[in-house]
Amino acid sequence: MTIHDFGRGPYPARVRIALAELNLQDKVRFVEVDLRTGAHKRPEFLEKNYSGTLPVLELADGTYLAECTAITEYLDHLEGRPRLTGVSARERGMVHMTNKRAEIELLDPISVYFHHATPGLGPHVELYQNPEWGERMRDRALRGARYFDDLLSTRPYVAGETFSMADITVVAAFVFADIVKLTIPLRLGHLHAWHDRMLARPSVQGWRDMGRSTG
Ligand SMILES: N[C@@H](CCC(=O)N[C@@H](CS(=O)(=O)O)C(=O)NCC(=O)O)C(=O)O
Repeated sequence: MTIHDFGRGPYPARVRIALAELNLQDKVRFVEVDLRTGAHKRPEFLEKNYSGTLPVLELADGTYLAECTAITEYLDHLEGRPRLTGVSARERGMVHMTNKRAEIELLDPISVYFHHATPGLGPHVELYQNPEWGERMRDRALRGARYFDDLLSTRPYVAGETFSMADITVVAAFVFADIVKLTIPLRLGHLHAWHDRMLARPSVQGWRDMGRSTG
């Protein structure tokens, strides 16, 4: 399998962490797509992913899978025993609800803030910016952080009793928050305690180095 990604990106981090959690990192090779040049918006890349975003998983049969959640679902079911997306119907429902909420209430708003209220990837990529909208999304992300802090006051992981794809998505939100220098308020003690536990996971410690040739 081939992963087209930007090695330091928050969304690519979601798939890289999932690969490490599933011990699949040796089954993939990485092809770097430099967002800063706008390569992801050129026709030859849009053929891989209509949405022009990273990462994209390319299968041996030529199939292109985009969208971090879809890629994680695929990887999690490769060996027939899912560990990141839930097993029972209830677990799967909880993981997907929490993962989607992590996207729409936290990670995606931070991304919108990056693209609209900061220089983002530069004027050659950010063809339209609305700083007010970006600021509103930053505020939405801060409300989302409070939501997850409250959630984590009653459970060890965001979707329940076990680590899941949804935790990975919230970790990616912290990665993006760091990039845009958005402070997650320290008073959100449950969220920060959870994040400290996530940072202790080898998959979270090592995602940036994945795919780097050791030779
Ligand atoms: N919904 C998509 C979003 C992916 C996404 O936004 N990826 C970023 C990569 S990174 O910023 O996290 O490195 C991107 O392609 N951004 C480029 C752009 O939006 O122009 C997913 O879940 O895969």
